[in-house]
Amino acid sequence: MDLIHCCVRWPWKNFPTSKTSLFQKEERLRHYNPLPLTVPAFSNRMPAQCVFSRIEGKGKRSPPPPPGGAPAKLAAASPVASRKWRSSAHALRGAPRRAQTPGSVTYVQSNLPRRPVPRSPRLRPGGAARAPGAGRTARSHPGAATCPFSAKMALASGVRFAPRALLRPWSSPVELFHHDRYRHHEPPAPVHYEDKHVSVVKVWGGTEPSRYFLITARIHKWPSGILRLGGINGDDISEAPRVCPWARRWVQTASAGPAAALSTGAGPSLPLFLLLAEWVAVMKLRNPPVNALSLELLTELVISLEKLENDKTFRGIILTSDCPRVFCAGLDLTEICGRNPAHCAEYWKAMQELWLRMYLSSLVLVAAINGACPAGGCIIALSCDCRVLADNPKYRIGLNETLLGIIAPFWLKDTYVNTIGHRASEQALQLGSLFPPAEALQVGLVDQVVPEDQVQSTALSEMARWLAVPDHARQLTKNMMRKATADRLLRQRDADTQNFVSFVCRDSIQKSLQAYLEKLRQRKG
Ligand SMILES: CCCCCCCC/C=C\CC(=O)SCCNC(=O)CCNC(=O)[C@H](O)C(C)(C)COP(=O)(O)OP(=O)(O)OC[C@H]1O[C@@H](n2cnc3c(N)ncnc32)[C@H](O)[C@@H]1OP(=O)(O)O
Repeated sequence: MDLIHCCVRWPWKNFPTSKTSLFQKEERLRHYNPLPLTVPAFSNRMPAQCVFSRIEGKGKRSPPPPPGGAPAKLAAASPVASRKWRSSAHALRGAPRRAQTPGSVTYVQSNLPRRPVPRSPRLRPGGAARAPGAGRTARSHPGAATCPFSAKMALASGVRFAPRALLRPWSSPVELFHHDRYRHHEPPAPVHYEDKHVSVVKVWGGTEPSRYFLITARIHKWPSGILRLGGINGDDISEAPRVCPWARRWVQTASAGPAAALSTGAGPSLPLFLLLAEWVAVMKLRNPPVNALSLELLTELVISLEKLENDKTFRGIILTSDCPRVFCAGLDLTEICGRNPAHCAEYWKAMQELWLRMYLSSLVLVAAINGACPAGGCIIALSCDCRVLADNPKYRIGLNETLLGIIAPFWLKDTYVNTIGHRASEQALQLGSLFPPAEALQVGLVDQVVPEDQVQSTALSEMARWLAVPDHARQLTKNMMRKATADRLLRQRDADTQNFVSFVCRDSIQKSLQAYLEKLRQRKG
């Protein structure tokens, strides 16, 4: 990299200094982006430099100097410049590349030599002009091929969030404030993958306004009119609820025509809003005949969740079943019947892992329960944030462990109690109750009961409702509500595994599990 001339400089006033406020700033930008009001059109003024700073963890804003320190000449000429050189050079080449810890943020700002600003975009017939880089044409943005700050570089340097990393004043009159989820202005590539038992069959953009993500652009020189505002499909976004009020006003003004926009007096510094889609994965379980949680399925689920969680283009997952009439039959009894202790331990650890991942997931998880949902299946559903159950009396839900002669471990019990309360859990757990839809709704096990053909669409609407809440507030609240329960398992994970293994490997338990499986098989016949 030849980004030698670097300095740590934040042109934003009051740039946040603490890790928390950085995080908040990132989240604000993500949801409402109130920043443009305070951000000057700085790229017209800043020198040709690349500003690069790494901020990792609390109290570590100034990283230690790299070996060798700043050049003596620079140090003598200007202690301030020397200090800046040290920290930025360290960031660029001296700093060991550490794994990003939660909350650690790396900011990169590119402000490379400007190229001539092209003329204003052409007015389209009918008066509406389209900003370069806006909407559908984002991929073919004129700067896309020449942008010196590539997504690859961003990734290589561990960038997580890069406001202004993709400014292209040299090629466009529009500056984009960009979240790294939209690296290079490209809409996120739709994910559509199939593993053996888990398929992410659909990546939902939908038509719900909540899918939109607001990014802002600032127009350097007010062109003859940039009026075409839209999502990646060119949809009208002026009614999107997540557009903050002042942005909506602007959109409305701009939509009324250039004259109206200019008459507001805000002309040259008006922001342009681009809304890109947010994505929801519909994840289907497919382990016929009954989606029993085999070790393989558990492993695939954990991997898929991790994939989606790491892909910042996703904000939610709808979990549903690909098997008719069954959402999930719970533990695969063949994984714990007649197996050795080592296998049972491995299996139980996978079960713990899945529960922990789901229960603490930062994504919104909605269970679209389109079939029977006993025992472990119920736990999967309860680990989601919201449950929509199909209205079919055969689709019962609950923890029926006692009927098999086994006992729900404490974390399953806690999940139950957290959902339906202590007394209801006490009763239902002892009796091994499986609730039909109406009762499940009444007791609070599910949030909605709807006709079978409306389960998916209702799940989507629920998702939209959950996604309308700013992620950081929702995530922190979720964490606050669930952490204690999860921590309890995390503290006792090994003991819990040992307990499970010694319990299920008992002869008496093995016999009753065998008998239960036999009963299931005979029932079929
Ligand atoms: C310290 C103490 C630690 C103790 C730890 C305990 C941990 C507890 C945590 C979770 C517990 C569980 O999850 S145990 C599993 C409980 N599950 C059930 O009770 C569900 C049983 N299945 C059913 O009720 C029905 O199969 C169904 C309602 C889900 C679907 O009915 P349907 O009529 O559509 O299908 P069939 O019954 O004909 O079944 C088809 C086929 O699948 C086999 N099957 C069913 N369930 C399971 C299962 N859980 N594991 C393995 N196999 C299962 C069934 O035997 C049939 O097999 P065949 O085709 O071979 O006959």
